[in-house]
Amino acid sequence: MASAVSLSLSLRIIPPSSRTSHAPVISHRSAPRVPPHSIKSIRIRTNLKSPISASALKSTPGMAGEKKKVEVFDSEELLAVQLAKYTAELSEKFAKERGAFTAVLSGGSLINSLRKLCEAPYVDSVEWAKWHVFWVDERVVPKDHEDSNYKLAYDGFLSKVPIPTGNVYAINDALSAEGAADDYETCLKHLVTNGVLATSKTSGFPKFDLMLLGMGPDGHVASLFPGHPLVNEKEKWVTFIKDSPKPPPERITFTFPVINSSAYIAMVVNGAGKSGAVQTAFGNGEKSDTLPVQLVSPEDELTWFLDKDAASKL
Ligand SMILES: O=C(O)[C@H](O)[C@@H](O)[C@H](O)[C@H](O)COP(=O)(O)O
Repeated sequence: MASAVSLSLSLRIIPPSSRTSHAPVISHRSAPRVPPHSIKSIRIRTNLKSPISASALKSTPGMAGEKKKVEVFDSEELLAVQLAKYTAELSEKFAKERGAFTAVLSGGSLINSLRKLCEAPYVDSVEWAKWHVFWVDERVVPKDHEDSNYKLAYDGFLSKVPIPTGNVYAINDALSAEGAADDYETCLKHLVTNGVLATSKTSGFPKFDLMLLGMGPDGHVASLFPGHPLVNEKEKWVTFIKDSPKPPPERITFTFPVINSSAYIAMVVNGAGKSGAVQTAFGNGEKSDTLPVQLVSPEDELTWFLDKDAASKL
């Protein structure tokens, strides 16, 4: 993996005690002062001539503060390599610690970026039998429909690794949007009762081990869109939308209390079309209303995986 890394830059020295298994020691160049509620570390895995400057990262309103890391890659290929390593290491950690690994997928380009997990060494070394797979959002369409996030994930990832079928929690596509959201929430409650799914001691909401999220060019995550009232949902675990600005219009989605009760979140963003939202997310854009992505704040750690185009405005 790291063979392609030509530069590692840390904005802040991470004390050994706070390093996690998936945060290898990184070399440190000048350590500019950064505000306490800013990014923990940034690694640039790239040949970029102009690495991200400290000033670009000064303010991160509403984000995960000390628990936030940013990795910038010269190519989507390098990003995919590191994302597989990161995911496999968390899978190992949680399989060892709690005998299960609860992984949440989004739709979109994320699935393609998971492709390295289907290759050596991970296809053989990961304890796939311990995986339980969920969707942060799903379109209310049949599971064999082109718009189905289940179909996308099945074709690009799940059909290529030996996760037990019973551990893959797709929506009930025979129900209405409202019914499917209720049904999915009930399913999660059963999994909390039988211990597959942990509970956050802080929030009381389910605590997924890892959420692998994409972001839209408008800064949406899951099916939580800018300016939509669902962004403010505080009680429900899973809700529904019938007027999604991104087609198709009917979807179910996890709410922010559930998203932010997760242990780890990987925010995986590629392409210049998202550079504006990334810039805003890092507090460097024009003043505007808070984007949904700015509200993402998991309990343990948020890691951004950006390709250089997505990071181009930082
Ligand atoms: O069902 C969906 O539409 C997704 O879950 C959605 O939240 C997606 O992750 C982002 O829109 C990013 O999608 P892209 O990576 O394809 O732009």
